[in-house]
Amino acid sequence: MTAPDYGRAFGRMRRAAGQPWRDYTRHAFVEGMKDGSLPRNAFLHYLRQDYVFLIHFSRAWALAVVKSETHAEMLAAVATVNALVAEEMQLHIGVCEASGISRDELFATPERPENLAYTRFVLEAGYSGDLADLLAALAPCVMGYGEIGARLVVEATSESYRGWIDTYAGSEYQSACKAVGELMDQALTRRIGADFESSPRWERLCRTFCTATELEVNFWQMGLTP
Ligand SMILES: Cc1ncc(CN)c(N)n1
Repeated sequence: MTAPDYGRAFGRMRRAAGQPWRDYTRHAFVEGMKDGSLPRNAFLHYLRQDYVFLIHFSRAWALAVVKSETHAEMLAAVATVNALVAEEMQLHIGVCEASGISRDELFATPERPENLAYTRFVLEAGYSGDLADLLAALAPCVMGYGEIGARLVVEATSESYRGWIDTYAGSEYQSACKAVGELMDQALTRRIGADFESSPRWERLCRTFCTATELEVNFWQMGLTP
């Protein structure tokens, strides 16, 4: 199955990331959701950590509003903050409530170091850089799950994790991935130039993207060790 098209900058950074991208999108945790072999307690542990992750990740997208230079950039960043807080986190709240974990318990989940390392890396990329640096750190999260969802909705052989798969394969999440891909292309063109892959900044942006990808791999691994 060919991966969805989320724009030029993302496609090039994904290719440059190489094996870590494959390790992320084909991790044992992902394959366990595909065939239903992932233990439920590992999934719930992951989901609780991911709720905490999304709180900090929403803050990083709010920073993208701060780092915007045009109204169009602000609109795209605001839409993503809203999609995270108003839509994606509802999956976590709903699944946890159905499993007897209250909202208060969910919110009070102690943060694992793998989680902390990832979100603070993304925030730091934004604090110390411009919107292009921040988007390079944000993109693996947004588009990686889009790619995983699009594959698993076709390949899953079990119904156990259908709710999770449908959230990321669904049209709302897929549209968000495309919108972020367009934002990346426009933000890089505006700040670096149309030929952004030839600029001296390109290698560093790819390194940021690759580090965020490796932190995604660590996050799945953390999910397997409740
Ligand atoms: C760790 C992680 N990475 C990505 C996503 C998808 N927004 C997420 N919910 N959590």
